[in-house]
Amino acid sequence: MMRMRKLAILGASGHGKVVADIAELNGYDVIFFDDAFPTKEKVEHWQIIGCSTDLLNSAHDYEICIAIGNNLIRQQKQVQLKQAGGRFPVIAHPNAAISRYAMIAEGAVVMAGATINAFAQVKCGVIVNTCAVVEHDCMLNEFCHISPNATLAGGVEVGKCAWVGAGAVVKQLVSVNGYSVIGAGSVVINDIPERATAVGVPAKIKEV
Ligand SMILES: CC(=O)SCCNC(=O)CCNC(=O)[C@H](O)C(C)(C)COP(=O)(O)OP(=O)(O)OC[C@H]1O[C@@H](n2cnc3c(N)ncnc32)[C@H](O)[C@@H]1OP(=O)(O)O
Repeated sequence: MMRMRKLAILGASGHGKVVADIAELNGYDVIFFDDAFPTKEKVEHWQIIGCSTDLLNSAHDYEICIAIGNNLIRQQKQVQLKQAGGRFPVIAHPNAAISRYAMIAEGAVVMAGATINAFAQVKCGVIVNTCAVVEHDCMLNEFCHISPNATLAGGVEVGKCAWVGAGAVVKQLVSVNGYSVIGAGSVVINDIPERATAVGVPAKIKEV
């Protein structure tokens, strides 16, 4: 009998549950780690078997996915666990449409219905959430998050740890720079500087 691969998911959140579902569809046996352990020992029917320190001490034993929505924390945990010997597969829903010419790096997750078109590059730890569209030649830098139903037109660049909100649209060739946030439903037609929050149609920088 073929042995199932074990995926350790760090973060027993809603996002973690979606990752678990997709991992199982890809043939993984799933277990969770969360810092609420031992107070919390289960998420739905899945077992939580330790906290992030426990995972750090057993990083060699599993393939790992960091299911933490906060981009900075996801980055910090992935870097730590990688130094401890962790391996981070790409977790992609079977119903995501990923071009054979797209590049997807370790630790990235791609949810159901997402499209990643030819020559897009998705760097490590990126989340391409449900039904997001990442058009040709986009560049998604490390640990950014493209929320459900967001649309990035051709050649868009999203900076490290940036967050594009649900249903937002980014015009072709525009850059959303590192650590910035695009509000849900916004339409971005000009470059957004680092660490800015932009909301509305068209998106304007907002002090929040
Ligand atoms: C599977 C998943 O669930 S993935 C998660 C998907 N979630 C999202 O996409 C959410 C994205 N987040 C947002 O859109 C948030 O509203 C943010 C980050 C832009 C701002 O959040 P906060 O910092 O809490 O700001 P807050 O709610 O206080 O609003 C500040 C101002 O911005 C406005 N604003 C906030 N979000 C938006 C938006 N998306 N579009 C237009 N205006 C907005 C508010 O009306 C308010 O305006 P005012 O100062 O004139 O009253």
